[in-house]
Amino acid sequence: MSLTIALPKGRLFEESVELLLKRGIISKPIKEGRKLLIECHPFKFLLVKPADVPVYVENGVADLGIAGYDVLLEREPNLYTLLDLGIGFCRIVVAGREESKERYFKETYIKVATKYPRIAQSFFSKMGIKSKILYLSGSVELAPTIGLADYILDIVQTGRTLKENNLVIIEEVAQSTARLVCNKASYRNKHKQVLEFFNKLK
Ligand SMILES: Nc1ncnc2c1ncn2[C@@H]1O[C@H](COP(=O)(O)OP(=O)(O)OP(=O)(O)O)[C@@H](O)[C@H]1O
Ligand SMILES: O=P(O)(O)OC[C@H]1O[C@H](OP(=O)(O)OP(=O)(O)O)[C@H](O)[C@@H]1O
Repeated sequence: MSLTIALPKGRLFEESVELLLKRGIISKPIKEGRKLLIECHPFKFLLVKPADVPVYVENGVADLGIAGYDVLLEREPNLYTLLDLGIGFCRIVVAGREESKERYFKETYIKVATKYPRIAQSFFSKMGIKSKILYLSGSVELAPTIGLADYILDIVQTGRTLKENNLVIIEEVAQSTARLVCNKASYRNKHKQVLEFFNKLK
């Protein structure tokens, strides 16, 4: 029985392929192009949007997948997380303009722009802060500058995007790395293959 694996296109793709090569799971590189289903015996790789990896795995069209912890926190999919792969490190933070930094800790109601509405909702409700969450699918750092929101909740890696938009980190929400995730039925039905894959990657 072969395994189908959902790989995130974009930022995590190269690091994921490098890891698979380094651990001897594949013997030649997979290229990110327009071909979205790549057969590489005994594996089939699906090249998908990073945020969609859990959808493929949860629904069983992929047995395994590589997904950022940020995506797993946001989607809370019904699957197993088998391994922290230690790649794709970034931080999920609340950021804002320097002059809002002090005010933030006294706020009782804030407007927050984010690509992660569920993480934001749950974070601010735990902090006891009432929030209006504005969902954006990108360029989130623009929001405080133009007055769409007071703060943002987003990912920071190098800090360059924040800096170039005159924003500073106010608070860290979580740290994120990529994880190996597994469909629950595949974990039972293809246990031997899944375990073999897991042992090579670990
Ligand atoms: N600087 C970073 N910005 C965003 N994600 C990062 C960064 N560094 C690591 N990551 C990780 O890489 C994953 C994929 O990021 P990527 O930017 O490729 O996808 P995306 O934000 O869904 O982009 P798009 O919507 O353009 O496909 C994230 O979910 C996160 O886990
Ligand atoms: O700290 P940095 O290294 O600057 O990286 C952080 C930026 O990268 C991501 O955006 P992405 O490049 O995915 O673009 P987007 O705004 O279209 O989501 C993230 O949402 C930040 O905007």
